Amino acid sequence: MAAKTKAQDIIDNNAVAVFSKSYCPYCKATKSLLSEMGAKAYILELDQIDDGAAIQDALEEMTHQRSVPNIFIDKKHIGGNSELQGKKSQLPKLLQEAHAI
Ligand SMILES: N[C@@H](CCC(=O)N[C@@H](CS)C(=O)NCC(=O)O)C(=O)O
Repeated sequence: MAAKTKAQDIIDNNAVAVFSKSYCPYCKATKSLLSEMGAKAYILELDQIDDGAAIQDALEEMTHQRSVPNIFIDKKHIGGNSELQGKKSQLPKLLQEAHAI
């Protein structure tokens, strides 16, 4: 599957999608926050898959964001870890509406 199609498919079929890298501290903070909130999230570790670089390129094209984590809730682009942490107070509502909790 082409990288862009694969990324879009993951975004479309998961309440929360996080494109991550396993060693990235910002990604760890995002995964911890989502886990603390009890959110069901699809996590793709781009450094652990063959097409990770192609997916990162596709995400950049789609969101104008190259960094990870690249986070989507209810198919909407949230941004990176800073943006997610900045939305902490709105997260329970956002996650409920997305049926992630
Ligand atoms: N402000 C960003 C910082 C994210 C960041 O710097 N991520 C690094 C990895 S730790 C990154 O994407 N580096 C470029 C790359 O891995 O291609 C956030 O809060 O998500």
